[in-house]
Amino acid sequence: METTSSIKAITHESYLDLMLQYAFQEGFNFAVWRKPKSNQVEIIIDSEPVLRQGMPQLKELPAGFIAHNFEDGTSPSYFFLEAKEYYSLDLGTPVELEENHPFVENTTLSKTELQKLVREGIKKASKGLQVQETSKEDFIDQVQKGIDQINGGKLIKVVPAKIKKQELNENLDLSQTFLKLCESYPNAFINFVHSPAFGTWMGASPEVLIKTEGNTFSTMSLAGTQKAIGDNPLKTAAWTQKEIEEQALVSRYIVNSFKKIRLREYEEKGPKTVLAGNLLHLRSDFIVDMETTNFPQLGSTMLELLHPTSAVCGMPRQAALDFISANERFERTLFAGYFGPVNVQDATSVFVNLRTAQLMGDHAYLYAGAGITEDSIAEKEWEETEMKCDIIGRFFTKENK
Ligand SMILES: C=C(O[C@H]1C=CC=C(C(=O)O)[C@@H]1O)C(=O)O
Repeated sequence: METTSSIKAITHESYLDLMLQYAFQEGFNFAVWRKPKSNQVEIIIDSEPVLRQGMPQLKELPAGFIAHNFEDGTSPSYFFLEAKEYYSLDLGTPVELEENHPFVENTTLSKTELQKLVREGIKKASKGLQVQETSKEDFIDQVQKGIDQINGGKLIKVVPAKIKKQELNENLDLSQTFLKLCESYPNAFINFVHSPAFGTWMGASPEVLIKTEGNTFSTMSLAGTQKAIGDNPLKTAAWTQKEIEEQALVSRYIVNSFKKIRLREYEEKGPKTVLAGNLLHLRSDFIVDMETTNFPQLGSTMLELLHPTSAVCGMPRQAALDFISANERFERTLFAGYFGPVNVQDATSVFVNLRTAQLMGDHAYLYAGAGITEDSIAEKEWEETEMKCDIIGRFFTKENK
């Protein structure tokens, strides 16, 4: 006799609620994301520990989600959630859930019960983690030191960062927040990741580190920031020499990486003005045909050469890294690291983890950095990091705007 399971139509929010209930009740790791300009929310759930040793070889990895800290510890390692379970959800059509779907538990929790479960799960995953807000004085002092070192010839560019602590709305609904981020930032990589190994993060990244799809490889240089003002900011924005130079340095860094591996055939488009939330940046795109250039492993090679780019670290890279570890009073962990789906639906999209919040206990910790060049003004750089924090922070406030 044929058995058919009945199908229930539910909202996208209810689907994400069921997923959260499933993952937090079972104590699983998960990554939920929506790629830029896409209508698909994708989900990976993995029940295993996720820390792997060595450098990631993207082509050899199974389908999954990679997450790499800004800096390696004593030896190279990365987090990898294998796609033991993979689901996708089209935001343009209603969801139909079969009765025997893994997310369908015997008892569906009420919103209040779910929020309690999620809060407890997040608290547990951040146990032992200590994160402290950066004071304005500290940040300004760092920027000033950066400018001094640039003037002294030790550095060309450096990207100091800060942490801003913000109380979470006690009724914060993370399914709703994720969907609101998708709606508000169509050009961003919307992400929500959770594991006892790295905690809980939610964000809207504007920056691709590397992307491979079929034989096409691409990367971008993104830098320079100003507030989007007026009716048509993409057309009317004017850039100063400081910002043009700041972005050109990132492009030069990418071109130098191509040179290191003797890759001469690439297409460079831009720079053009792009919108990320209510901020504008300058962006150039670099595209390579991996087949005609005979670089089938270009994704892994460039990951190693590019990270951390001068959009999040500085130039020269080692001197900027040394500056950051000597002057920044916190570990960046996943902030300004890279993360994204690998070999999922035959594509790999790795983003820089920017415009992000680490959720811990009753607070969100917002991370933001600013590119410093010789023409920087410390107070302005502080304001820039405030605007960057607000892109994600305003979704977690008491009012949950
Ligand atoms: C370091 C960040 O942004 C980078 C990406 C775009 C523009 C940037 C800037 O104008 O400084 C940064 O290089 C951040 O958002 O925390």
